[in-house]
Formats: sequence, structure tokens, C-alpha cells
Amino acid sequence: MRIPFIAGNWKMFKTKAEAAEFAKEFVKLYQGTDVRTAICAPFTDLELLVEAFKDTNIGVGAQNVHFEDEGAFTGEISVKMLEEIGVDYCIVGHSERRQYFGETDETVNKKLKKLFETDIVPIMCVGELLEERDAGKAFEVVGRQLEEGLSGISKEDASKLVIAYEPVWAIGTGRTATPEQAEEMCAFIREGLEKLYDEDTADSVIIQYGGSVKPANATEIMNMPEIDGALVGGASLKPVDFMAIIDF
Ligand SMILES: O=C(CO)COP(=O)(O)O
Repeated sequence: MRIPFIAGNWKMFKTKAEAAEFAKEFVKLYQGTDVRTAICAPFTDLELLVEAFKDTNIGVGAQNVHFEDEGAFTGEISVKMLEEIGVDYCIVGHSERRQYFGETDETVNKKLKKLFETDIVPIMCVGELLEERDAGKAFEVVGRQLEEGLSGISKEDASKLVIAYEPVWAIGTGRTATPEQAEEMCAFIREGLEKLYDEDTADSVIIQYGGSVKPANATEIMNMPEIDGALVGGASLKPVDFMAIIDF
């Protein structure tokens, strides 16, 4: 049985003061809830959130990490730095990192391997562009991202993974994939995991959908059998909206 996991991705939103305000309100709203959740925040908010959520089950995640242990990589953050702060998750391969910051399947693979040396759980993002979907290549693209991203990763590690299917055309556009489209791709991802590993491994991976998830559409998405959770952008910025999604 996979426990639903709904994570927020704040992207480049919220100063420390704004994060503290969110945390205060969200901790109250979340009390007594058993859906697994986490907030993936900018690096500058992480320490504050770990402290604010320490007596709760609310996890904290980073949105990126470098794959080397340390070195001359101006502007980058290492896995050890995240570990020291006490983060639980790290997003890897978000489409915005792939589009604007040169993330490739190869760097995704290196980052996953580095994270698997620790207890930080990677949230690996995959998803096709609109032109790829329109050209009938969505499954080919996501299949390749999965295969190359997971190259050389053991089944023990893969079974701990969270995968977020985020069709790029549905991110921040208000245009959600239909629950059937999301389900079809999440099922394809699970089949892919079974081919790469085995049925048990595929069964244990949490597969989230991301892309314009809102309180109004969370229920129908979460009711799909192969969708185990959501990665929520814009609607995770307000405690009440994010809580309404968690309460789907
Ligand atoms: O990219 C996303 C989460 O990682 C989705 O963002 P939106 O929910 O704002 O569409």
C-alpha cells in the first residue's frame, strides 16, 4: 500500500519572513492529518522550515543539488550541506531546471546517485513538452528520461524514489492534463520501472502528478489508481489552498 504524498514546490517564491508566516499557519491547519506532505523551498528558507516543522510530520525538501561532493562550483549547493540542515527530500530534474539551467538526463542521473548516498529522498521529475505531446512522442520522451535518469541505480535505491510526472504544457498554465492523461502516463512510468527492475520495486515507487493541481481538481487526480500524490506549484503558496489539496 502506497501512502499518498502531496508535496509543494515553492519555486523562487517566499523570503524567510514569508516562509515563517506560512509555516505558522500551515502547522495549525495540518494538525491531525495523516497524508504525507512536504514543502520544497528555496535554499534560504530550508533551515527555518526544518525548525518550524520539527514537532510535526511535515517534511522539507530542496529544489536542486549539485552532484559533486564539493569544489569550485560557484552558486551550487552540495548534498552534505542539505544533509546538515536536515532536509528530507530534494527535487531533481524539474522541467524548469531542464529548460533554463541545462539540466540533462545525465546530470539528473548523477544527482540521484549522490542523493542515494544519503537518506535524502529524491523527487525525480519527468515530463514532455507540448510539441512532443502533439508529435505523439510523449511516451518516448518520458521513457527515455526514466531510463537514462535511472541508469546504474540499484533496485534497492530505486524503490525509495518519488517520481513526479509533470507535463511541461500543464505547468503554471492552468491547463491540467486530464485525469486520464495523467493516469495513462503514470501507469506507463510504473510499467517502465517494472521493466527496468521488477514488480515489487515498481509497486513501491510513489508516482506524483504535477501541473496546475488546485483544490478544485485534486480529488479527481488523486482518485486515479496509479497516481499516488501531487507536486504542487502555485497552489502550495497559500496554506489554505495547499491544505485543501492535502485534504482531497
Ligand atoms: O511545476 C510544478 C510543480 O513542480 C507545477 O506547478 P503549478 O502547480 O504552478 O502548475
